[in-house]
Amino acid sequence: MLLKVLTAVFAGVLAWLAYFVNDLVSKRKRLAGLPQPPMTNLLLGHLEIADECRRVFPKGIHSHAWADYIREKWKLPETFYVDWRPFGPLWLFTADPELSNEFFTIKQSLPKSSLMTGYLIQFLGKNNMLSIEGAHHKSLRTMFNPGFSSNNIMTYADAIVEASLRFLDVLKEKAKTKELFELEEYATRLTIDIIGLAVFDTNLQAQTKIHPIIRHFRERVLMMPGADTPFFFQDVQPTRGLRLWWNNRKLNAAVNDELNQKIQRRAKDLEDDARGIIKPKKKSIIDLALNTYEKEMSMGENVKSGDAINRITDSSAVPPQLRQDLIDSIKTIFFAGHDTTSSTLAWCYYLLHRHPEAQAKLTAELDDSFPPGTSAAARIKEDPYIINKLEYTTACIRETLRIFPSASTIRQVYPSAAHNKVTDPRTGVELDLEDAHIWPAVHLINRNKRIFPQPLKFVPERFIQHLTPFPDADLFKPAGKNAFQPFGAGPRSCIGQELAMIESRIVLALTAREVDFVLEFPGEEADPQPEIPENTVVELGEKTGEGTPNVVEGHRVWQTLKGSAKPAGGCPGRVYLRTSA
Ligand code: HEM
Repeated sequence: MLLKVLTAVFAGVLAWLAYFVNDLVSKRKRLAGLPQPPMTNLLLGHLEIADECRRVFPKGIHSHAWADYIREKWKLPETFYVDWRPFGPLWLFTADPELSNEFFTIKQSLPKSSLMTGYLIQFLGKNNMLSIEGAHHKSLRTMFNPGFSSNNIMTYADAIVEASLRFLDVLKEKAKTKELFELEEYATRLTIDIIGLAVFDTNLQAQTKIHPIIRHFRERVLMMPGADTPFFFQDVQPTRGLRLWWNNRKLNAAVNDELNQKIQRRAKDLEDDARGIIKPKKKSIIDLALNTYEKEMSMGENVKSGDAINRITDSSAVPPQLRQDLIDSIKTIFFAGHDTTSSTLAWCYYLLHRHPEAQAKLTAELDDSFPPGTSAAARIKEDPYIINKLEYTTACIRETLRIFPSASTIRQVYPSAAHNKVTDPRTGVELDLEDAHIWPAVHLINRNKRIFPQPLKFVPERFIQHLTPFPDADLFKPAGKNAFQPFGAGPRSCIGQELAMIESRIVLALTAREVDFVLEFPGEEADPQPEIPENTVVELGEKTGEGTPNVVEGHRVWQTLKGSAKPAGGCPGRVYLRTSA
């Protein structure tokens, strides 16, 4: 009897295996002739390539860096497949922003990939703006858009100036003590301060203490599956679910607490308004989101025109669905907004030190707008729009975002979709989207030489048409329209991009002339400046077999994925006062 059962089980397993292998091989055959690196074994797919990338790149590097290596090494066109099934996804990478804009993100905006949404829902909750789709996303976006408008963010310029000055004090203190520290950590505290001001109109004092929201968030990041391990089986932890659940309770409670305090302050403001007490125009993102919500409700079916808008003046009056939307949105805004901007700032200081010629031009521009002996802080408070005139400073930030992008989107065609094929207008090849996770990786697009010649070089002028050394680049042609998209593109583009750019400009305007950040990893020589290679194939190919490499694209500090793409090691170093400061 036992033998019969075992034989039946064995036969079942064999039949399943045969079906599985046959299905996998026929799926791979369907992609035959489409652009992809060579596949020596239909069963293994491109796993050999994953193994090569794992060996040649430093451990923990963000896998978006692999895509450009693969494209260069196998001389692939701008859009290509990499098949890691069954241990990973079938990728469709594209370095072509036009194709992406047409079919994936702007003209047609495909749903987010389950690879992203699975992670984000676990991390931020099911109502998070980054992963929800359809009407729910539209209504959240409508609710939050007013708070993120450029005009509204500008009303926060004085508070951003104050936060930046506190950050400058921190850096000056570090310069005094000559301490070796992680720049990203302090830049993150600054950006949290700024988000707290914009979202709640409150000073979270993140630069001097750890707010509970941030403490729980940090614990949560560490509990999440390591996004730097491309295959699920590399990071299995049986108690993770329970720990995440417990942490979520604490995180939600901390967010809820701030939200309730904000609603009480808002109730007082509404009361003052009603009594005609004039206040400054500043409105927090939550104020404006609630205004939009109340307005929409006042236009509901059962409401007669002329009825007064029903205001939420007590936290107990927040409907449960609205509360959940607000909590998950606040978590999303904190998550999406703090370390993306802080990493960008950290890299910008690092790159400016490595490129004294760029630093000199930036200093000249700042001296011009804020002559030495005058107070840049006072001038920005008086006329915040002055920072929009900082052309070179803006170009430095954009060039930093080009070389070290912090985020990008991944899309997917669901099995129910009517169309799962698109023709690549550049090559005429019909691309099969079924099963594919479509990754218009910003990192890859930003290394497309047609648009960004000499892509590994830091050349801020490339973004200024009258100064660019690459006037023939596609960036300035119709083909390059919307080619630079560090904030994504289309209806799912970054809601916080104005805030990110405005705060980065203000922070640099107030600090870049004062301090010089020099990269230094503990126990290593300070200020490593490896040669910038032509590409990673040249750079890493030469190093294969010499132990773990620790330099990528000529940078000792490379990108690792911890929620977003962050500087490995936290961008450690020391800060020095500039001689003129
Ligand atoms: C340098 C800084 C930043 C970069 C590079 C960046 C990048 C991005 C990118 C690429 C996306 C699209 C993601 C996708 O399609 O899956 C995105 C979405 C988003 N970002 Fe940012 N971001 C930055 C700063 C901010 C800030 C400061 C905030 C808010 C305070 C923010 C909030 C969001 C939100 C809520 C979304 C989701 C929008 C939606 O799906 O409707 N980001 N960001």
